[in-house]
Amino acid sequence: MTGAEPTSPPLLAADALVRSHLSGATLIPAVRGISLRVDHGEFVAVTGPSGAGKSTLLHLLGGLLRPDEGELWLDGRRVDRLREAAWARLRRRRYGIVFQSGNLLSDFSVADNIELTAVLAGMSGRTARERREELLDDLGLAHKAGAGPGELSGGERQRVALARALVNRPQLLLADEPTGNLDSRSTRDVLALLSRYHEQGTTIVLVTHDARAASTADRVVSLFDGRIADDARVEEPPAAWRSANGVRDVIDFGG
Ligand SMILES: Nc1ncnc2c1ncn2[C@@H]1O[C@H](COP(=O)(O)OP(=O)(O)OP(=O)(O)O)[C@@H](O)[C@H]1O
Repeated sequence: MTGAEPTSPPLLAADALVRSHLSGATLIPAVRGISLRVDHGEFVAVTGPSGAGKSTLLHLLGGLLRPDEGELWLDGRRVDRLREAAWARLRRRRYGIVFQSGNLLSDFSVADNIELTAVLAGMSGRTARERREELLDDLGLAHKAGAGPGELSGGERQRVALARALVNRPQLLLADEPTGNLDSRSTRDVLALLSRYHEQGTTIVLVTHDARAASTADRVVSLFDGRIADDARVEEPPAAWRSANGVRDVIDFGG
C-alpha cells in the first residue's frame, strides 16, 4: 500500500476568520484573518494584550458571533452558516462555554443554577442532581449550595459558571478568563480541574492573561491586533516539576 494514512479532521478548524464590531457608526476590526486548527484532546491557551481580539475569537468559535468572512468547521462539518437553533443544539450537546460575565440565573441558588443546566442538557432529574453534587464538590462550592448568585464573591460566581459549563461533560470547553478574579488557591483549584477534564479527553480553548494558566495548556496561541502573532507548544516539564494536583509549577513557553 502506498500513500498517507487517512487523517481525521481536527475538532475545530477556523479558516481566515474576520469579524468587526459596530461601535456607533464606526466599524472596529477585532479579528482580522485568523486561521487556527484545534485537534481532538488539545488544550490551547489564547493570550494577548487587552483588545487583541481574544474574546471575539472565542465567541466566533462557539457560534455566538458569526464571522464577516472566513469559515468555521467542527469535526469536518462547516458550521459558520448554521441557523441559531442548530447552533444552540450543537452547543448544548458538545460545548461548554464560560464567559467573563458568568451569566448566572439570579433568582436561583447555586445548586439550582447547576441542576437546571443539567436538566436543560437532557439529563434525568436524578442524574442532574448527582452531577450537581459532584460539581459542587469538585469546585469547592458545597458550602454555598443554597446561596444566591448575589451572595457570592466574584471568584465564586466564576466557579459556578465553570460548573455550569462542565455539566454536560463537554467535548469542547471554551473558557474566557475563568481564573480572572480568583485568588491563587482558587486559581490552582480551577486549573487542576481543567487539567483533569483535559486528561479525561475534553478539548479546551482557554483565553487568559495569566501566565500560570497558560502554562497549564499544551499550546499557547498569542494574538496581537486581531491576528495570530505566535503559536507555540508548551514543552512538557520533567515530572518532578509537576505539583501533586497536576498543574505545572514552572512556566515554560516552548516553541
Ligand atoms: N460589542 C462590541 N462593540 C464594539 N466594539 C467591541 C465589542 N466587543 C469588542 N470590541 C472591540 O473589539 C476589539 C477586540 O475586543 P476583544 O474583546 O475581542 O479583545 P480581548 O483581547 O478579548 O480584550 P480583553 O483582554 O480586554 O478582554 C477591541 O478593540 C474592542 O474594543
